[in-house]
Amino acid sequence: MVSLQFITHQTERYSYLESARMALEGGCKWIQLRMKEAPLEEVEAVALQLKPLCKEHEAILVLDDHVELARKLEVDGVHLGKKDMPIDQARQILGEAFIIGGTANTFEDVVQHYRAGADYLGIGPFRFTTTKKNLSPVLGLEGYSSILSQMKEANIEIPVVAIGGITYEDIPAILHTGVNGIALSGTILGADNPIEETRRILNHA
Ligand SMILES: Cc1ncc(COP(=O)(O)OP(=O)(O)O)c(N)n1
Ligand SMILES: Cc1ncsc1CCOP(=O)(O)O
Ligand SMILES: [Mg+2]
Repeated sequence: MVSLQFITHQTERYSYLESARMALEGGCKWIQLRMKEAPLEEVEAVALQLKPLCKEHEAILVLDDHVELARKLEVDGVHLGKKDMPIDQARQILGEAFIIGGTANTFEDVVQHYRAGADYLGIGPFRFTTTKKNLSPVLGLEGYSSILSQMKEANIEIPVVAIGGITYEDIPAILHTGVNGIALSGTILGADNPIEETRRILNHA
């Protein structure tokens, strides 16, 4: 089964919570609550509803950006990028029991997050996507192959998920570069039936 992290998103059809609920119903075991433009109280309100749902489905819940809220609500972890709290600082606050993910676009980012004690990396974007503003340079398959081979050479072992504009058809080639999993939003939410699409992705050879 493909290791899949679903990134929540609000669309014309679905709320953040509904988006996560569909991914969970489709069998996804790892949800990232990402509510980019929302005030903290709103993130908290959705997280409070999502936490028991994730528990029911035996799924991991990480929050995008919000370290203090993750601690307060005792979710499983956080995902942090360049503009967020540094990973070593988040580790001080959260301790070892929380999962901390970091965003990387270059091998230098990987080294930095690895040294800071990240548990996994979201490396991307694979290609252009409208789900995130101010995208870093697109990596394509070559970008992943290059970063992963540099990691191997440097003996850096840390799980990697690929992210950004990934479609169902891209999955085999992306996994072939050596990444451990994928993070998706638009390809699931844009499908006619997001629950079925999640199932289809998870059962990808
Ligand atoms: C799995 C994963 N990878 C990368 C990101 C991007 O995080 P960040 O760079 O902090 O950008 P925002 O998501 O906060 O806009 C992610 N969220 N998840
Ligand atoms: C959060 C994030 N970080 C890099 S691309 C991206 C969005 C991923 O969503 P999609 O699968 O819709 O491109
Ligand atoms: Mg962030």
